[in-house]
Amino acid sequence: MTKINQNIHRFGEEERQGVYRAIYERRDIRSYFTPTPIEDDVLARLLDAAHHAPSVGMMQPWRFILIRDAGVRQSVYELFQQANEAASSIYEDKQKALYMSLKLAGILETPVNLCVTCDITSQRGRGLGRQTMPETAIYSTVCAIQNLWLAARAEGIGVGWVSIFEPERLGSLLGIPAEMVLVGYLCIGYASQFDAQSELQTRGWEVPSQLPNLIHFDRYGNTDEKRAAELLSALTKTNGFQAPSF
Ligand SMILES: Cc1cc2c(cc1C)N(C[C@H](O)[C@H](O)[C@H](O)COP(=O)(O)O)c1[nH]c(=O)[nH]c(=O)c1N2
Repeated sequence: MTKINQNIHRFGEEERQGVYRAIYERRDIRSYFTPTPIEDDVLARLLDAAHHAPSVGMMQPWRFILIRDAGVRQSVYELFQQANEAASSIYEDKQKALYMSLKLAGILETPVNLCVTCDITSQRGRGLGRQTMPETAIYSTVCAIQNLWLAARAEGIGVGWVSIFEPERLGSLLGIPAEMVLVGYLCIGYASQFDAQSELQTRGWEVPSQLPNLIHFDRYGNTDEKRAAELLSALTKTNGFQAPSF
């Protein structure tokens, strides 16, 4: 019997660690943007990384609106402020004060904003994989965003995803046709710092959940913290990179 070398397609050690490093050290950046312009070749790499995402039936439904114009960004910022004011109204007392003190967008500070939309009307892929789950078009677009986010981290560029908008108002401001889905609004710029943990954790807004509690064995509901912890105990050994504790 021929013995298959299971490591034959594995990346070299440094490359492999680079992939995990991008994953673990990616952050949602809000406070650390610098105004340094992003060179066209770097921006091209980020967009092309997004364009290499998996997509249902090879639909590639992502459409990008690249926004650099200061006037457009100012109008977007005003929509954010209005939505953020409304969002804060569900919180009270200390929680409201904390919410109001959070920095939740870098629309004006970043040299590039990118609105990522999904053309759910596209016939590309001829419906493969989408007949019972049409929402997979949107999932594909999110995969593109994640690709861009990780590539940006490798380039030293921060990305902040802003979803505090009334989508219809943002859509009409940016001329997005009604049949398209607005998926994400990204603020993109070189970052002066990438923290070891999420800013929301540092600011006391939320704590990360523990992976062992999120693994179900064979059927939903069948969690087994001990078994999951055992499985994950090899984590640092196998990826060769010191993962954060969640
Ligand atoms: C779909 C979606 C939408 C948003 C976000 C993310 C995603 C995936 N995040 C960023 C979010 O707060 C952040 O990812 C978590 O706090 C975890 O932090 P790190 O990304 O690990 O730094 C985010 N952050 C923010 O400041 N304002 C926002 O409107 C949003 N919206």
